[in-house]
Amino acid sequence: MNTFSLLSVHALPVLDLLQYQLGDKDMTILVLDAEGQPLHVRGDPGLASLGAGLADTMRAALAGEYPACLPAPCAGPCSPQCGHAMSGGAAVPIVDAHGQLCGGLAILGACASDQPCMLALARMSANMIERQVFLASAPHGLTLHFHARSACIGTLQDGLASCSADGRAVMVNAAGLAQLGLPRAALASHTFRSLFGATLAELAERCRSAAPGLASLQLGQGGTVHCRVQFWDSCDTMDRQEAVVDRESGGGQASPVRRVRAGLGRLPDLPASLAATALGQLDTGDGRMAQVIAKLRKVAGTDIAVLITGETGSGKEWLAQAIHRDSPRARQPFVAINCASIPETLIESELFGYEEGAFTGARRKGSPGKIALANGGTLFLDEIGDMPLPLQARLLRVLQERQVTPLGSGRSIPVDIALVCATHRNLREQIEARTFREDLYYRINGLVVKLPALRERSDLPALLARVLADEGSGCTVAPAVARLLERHRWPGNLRQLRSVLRTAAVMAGRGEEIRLEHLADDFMDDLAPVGAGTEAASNDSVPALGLDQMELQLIQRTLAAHGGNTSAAARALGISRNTIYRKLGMDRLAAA
Ligand SMILES: Nc1ncnc2c1ncn2[C@@H]1O[C@H](COP(=O)(O)OP(=O)(O)OP(=O)(O)O)[C@@H](O)[C@H]1O
Repeated sequence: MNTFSLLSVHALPVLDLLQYQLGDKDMTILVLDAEGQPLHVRGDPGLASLGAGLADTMRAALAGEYPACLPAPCAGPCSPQCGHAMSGGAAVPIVDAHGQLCGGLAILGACASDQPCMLALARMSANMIERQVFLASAPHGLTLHFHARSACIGTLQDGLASCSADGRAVMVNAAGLAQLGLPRAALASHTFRSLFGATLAELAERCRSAAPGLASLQLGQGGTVHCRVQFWDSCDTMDRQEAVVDRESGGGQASPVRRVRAGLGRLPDLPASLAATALGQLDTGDGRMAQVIAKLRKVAGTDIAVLITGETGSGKEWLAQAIHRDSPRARQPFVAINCASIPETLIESELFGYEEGAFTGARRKGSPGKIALANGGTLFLDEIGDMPLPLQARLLRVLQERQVTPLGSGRSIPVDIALVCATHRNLREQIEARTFREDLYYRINGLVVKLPALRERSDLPALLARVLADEGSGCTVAPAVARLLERHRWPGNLRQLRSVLRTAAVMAGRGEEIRLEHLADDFMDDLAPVGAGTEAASNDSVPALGLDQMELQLIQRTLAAHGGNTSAAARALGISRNTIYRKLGMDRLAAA
């Protein structure tokens, strides 16, 4: 899900709270995007047009020119009793997980005497939204809530840090940076360990053996903080499951870190470079991709449902986001649901919503459900092939009738959505096996596009440049490494490519060339069997000396015995990994 959609979705509950706090005060609340376009308006819709003029105020506020007070939308005494002029309100910026302006929140129509209070309310609300956007954008590893005082954990004051499963890419929110005493720019040169003085495995271990709930960490910069740890279990930004690491949840011998999807990450959103003509930006020179994009352009703005197929990590969600961004619905929400990651028991209420008290544990005010949240915009159903059969029938009804009935409600809500679905499964086979409804299939497959796997694409050099540019590392790839990457099978596709490059860029250092030694060990291990096979084949045609052959065979057998893990094989043979690569010709492969 992109930042725009995240902001739109996560602002809603905060808006409810703010409206409740303002009570019967006659004020208007605006949630704006970074250009000042209104995403949500509570109060006088006529004031929504003021949003555009507030974008500069938000930028100025972000540059440190607080307080950001606004000129009044209407002049005159606010009430005969008060006599104060209606002199304004408060507008504050909202930043994304990287500290970039992504929107703003404005309270308009305040009486002059209320202004300080409005500013405080606006700031607190913006802070709540920012935290939700941060958590929803967190990379695929773990998220820490930390503070020097344990009582502050779980409040708006605690610092948030999130990092990739290998602990190398770290994101920290403003409150966290203040506690670490670091400027945002310094983050790029840190790993989880250098910031928090422990590796992820050590942290997991410490959490298991510490008192339930909180662990403590010695900061790399000095000082101690208490922390609570969250792990990602699913890859859907909206459906993460929290697991407080403690004795209970640590569960047996399995390290919680192992539950993190190792090495493969999901970017929080489409980078700014893809924002303008999003579909065009995905066309980086591969013929098959160009055809996909040309087809999608033809259906842009129509009601034709799009079904995207392709291997995991091949960019299905990014493509769905791009379809949305290039559609007339771009300013409306993009709501993504991963049908595979929501427990079957929750998927119905998540999708269709529920009425107050519809079931035990239902939120007091009920929930509109994600289909209704997508109203006016695009609903992206990822892994549609994993949707349980009974729910397929309900979804079909929604798509036919264009209205949704929340659980426990007799009231239907009309919905106007563009539908994009994705799957890595073969839905026709599923229809044969009676695990997918044929009638639903024909509803969702208005246009079917297949994304090529990364190993089939001819534009790897352009993708390398694009990903490194997006990552902002200023790194380049040495020709030998580029050749090696061209030969890899990339089971994790673009997601794996990004993860490999992100780690390698940190290893190489800002602005440096990525060389072989900067690639992660586990990635090199994955490469080894391919290289071994290639070399073995070439050895058939170029007879080697007997001793060399025996050595080669020994290495290959040891590698096979260790499941292709070069580090383990090197340990068993008492030689270095580099020697293995050299003997197997991996170094020549890279230099070829
Ligand atoms: N065109 C692209 N250019 C560069 N990187 C991309 C591109 N498309 C996707 N990626 C990278 O790959 C990651 C995975 O993309 P995405 O989530 O769209 O894949 P997916 O096919 O939906 O995966 P899954 O099937 O596992 O849900 C993204 O977070 C991003 O890092």
